Amino acid sequence: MSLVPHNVATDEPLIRLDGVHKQFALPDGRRFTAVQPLQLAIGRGEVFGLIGKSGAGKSTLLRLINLLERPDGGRVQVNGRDLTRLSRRELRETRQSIGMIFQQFNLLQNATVAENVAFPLRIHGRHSRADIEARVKECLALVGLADKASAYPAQLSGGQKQRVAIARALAPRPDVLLCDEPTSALDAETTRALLHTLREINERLGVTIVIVTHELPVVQQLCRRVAVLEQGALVEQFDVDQVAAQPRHSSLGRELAEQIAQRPWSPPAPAAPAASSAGRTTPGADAGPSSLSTARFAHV
Ligand SMILES: Nc1ncnc2c1ncn2[C@@H]1O[C@H](COP(=O)(O)OP(=O)(O)OP(=O)(O)O)[C@@H](O)[C@H]1O
Repeated sequence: MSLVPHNVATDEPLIRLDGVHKQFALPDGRRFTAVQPLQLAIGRGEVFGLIGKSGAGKSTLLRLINLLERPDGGRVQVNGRDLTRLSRRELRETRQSIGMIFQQFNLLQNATVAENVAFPLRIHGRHSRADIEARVKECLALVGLADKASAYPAQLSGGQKQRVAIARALAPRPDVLLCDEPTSALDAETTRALLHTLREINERLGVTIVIVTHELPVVQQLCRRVAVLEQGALVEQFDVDQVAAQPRHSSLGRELAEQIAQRPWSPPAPAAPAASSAGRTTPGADAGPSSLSTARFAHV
């Protein structure tokens, strides 16, 4: 499903935040600024990373994009529509085009894998049973879990659970996938395989990815562009392959440039033959340099 209105030029950013800001109330009655007024534009088909120290406001900023957090002011535009002006029904409709995955997967524990993936289609209520079945199958195949449709989340590994979450997020055919530290709970090998899958989803389906991360491999393997947040402010943005091209004014930007210089990453070898049912679910995903780890930024 695409919600691109006909009057929106395709070179318009898919996501545009204008003067968006957010405070939270503290228990003592004071207010805490989690996100300071900022501008952000993310193009169609981009893989965009949000990085910053703990508490910098990354998750809050991500959640402002689909209005899981409502901004105190400013505009949140996705596909040319200002989400802050939509009715509840319109917002529900528009959210079909914005998928989201979380660090802790957030699966329905008492539902099978297939039921989890079908869930966003069922609650939307506009899909026939046959359509739902076909989409569940398609999405599970996409993440390499075609043979796990009848399993329950408790029977899956962490990486497989996150794949189910990805399949569920993709079921409504979103234009954007918001990812809140999707690999933080996973080991290095599983992280690498999952990043490979996310990259394929971006390249094959053209889904725009916005990802909050603390991990260098996520930035190196996946992101084309990153924004650095400090105390709720967006302090700089750059293309990852240009990180060392000019002096960085954030400590994280400098650290990223150093780390990338020390650990250059090259893409994995071409896809190996098909996956087994045991959880190595993405063809070729385990190929690649053994030096890759889930290294975190030192100052985060
Ligand atoms: N619902 C809330 N109520 C009060 N304060 C909040 C709320 N949500 C977030 N905060 C505060 O806002 C700040 C930014 O939080 P956020 O989770 O966006 O940071 P983050 O950069 O994602 O951090 P981390 O990397 O540790 O997850 C933090 O100081 C956090 O404690």
